[in-house]
Amino acid sequence: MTSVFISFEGIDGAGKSSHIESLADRFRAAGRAVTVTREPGGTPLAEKLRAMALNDPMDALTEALLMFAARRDHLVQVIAPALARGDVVLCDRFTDATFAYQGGGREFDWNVLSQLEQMVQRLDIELVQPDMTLLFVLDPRVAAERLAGARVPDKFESQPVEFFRRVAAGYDRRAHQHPQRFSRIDADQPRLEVWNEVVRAVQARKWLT
Ligand SMILES: Nc1ncnc2c1ncn2[C@@H]1O[C@H](COP(=O)(O)OP(=O)(O)OP(=O)(O)O)[C@@H](O)[C@H]1O
Ligand SMILES: Cc1cn([C@H]2C[C@H](O)[C@@H](COP(=O)(O)O)O2)c(=O)[nH]c1=O
Repeated sequence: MTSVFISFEGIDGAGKSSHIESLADRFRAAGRAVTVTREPGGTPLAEKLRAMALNDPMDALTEALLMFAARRDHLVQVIAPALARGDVVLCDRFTDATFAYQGGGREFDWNVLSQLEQMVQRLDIELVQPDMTLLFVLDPRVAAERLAGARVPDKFESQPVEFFRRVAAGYDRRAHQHPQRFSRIDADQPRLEVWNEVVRAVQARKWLT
């Protein structure tokens, strides 16, 4: 079977996580082997790097380097082997999050991030990228309301709405740079309608009927 690599992106609280397991179940019901994973994280080493990046104060370059170090380990240990097996890989965030959060939110140099992307995601001669990125779009104020009281906020979730406006602008910039890869999901709808949009986006690529 041909592998499929789908990433899920959006500002914190946009509602993407609720749909990843449901999509995994749809693919499994269609007979596909599915690897569900997340970034930063997905391997023991990358989960340790996640704990530092999400909790410890640090400058933007340090943060970006931790994200890319975690990504390299995750790519080599989990994503590349799963794609080689022909799995469907569903990943809760990938490199677009680095451009959005460190590039947009932290206003770190976009060109340096592009250089790191080229270095970290190259395996043999191929640059590994998702086949499709589902971008959950929600106003940062609504996302903050949804998150309020839902869980103890980490370093990113504690940022002000202005930070998330820059993150959203970072995602928009990435989506303009990769229009074929991105599918925008209107996350400001009841959960079932968001889910229906997710399924339609995947069906449009002919990966599900
Ligand atoms: N369509 C929806 N309408 C209202 N509330 C929602 C909707 N989808 C999710 N939520 C709620 O919003 C909160 C955030 O959802 P969720 O954790 O799925 O977001 P997320 O995008 O994965 O966030 P993060 O990236 O920070 O983990 C949760 O409390 C969830 O129950
Ligand atoms: C991959 C990646 C993630 N982040 C941020 C985005 C979120 O605030 C957290 C991850 O938490 P989630 O509940 O699992 O979504 O990390 C980032 O800043 N840069 C990245 O590359």
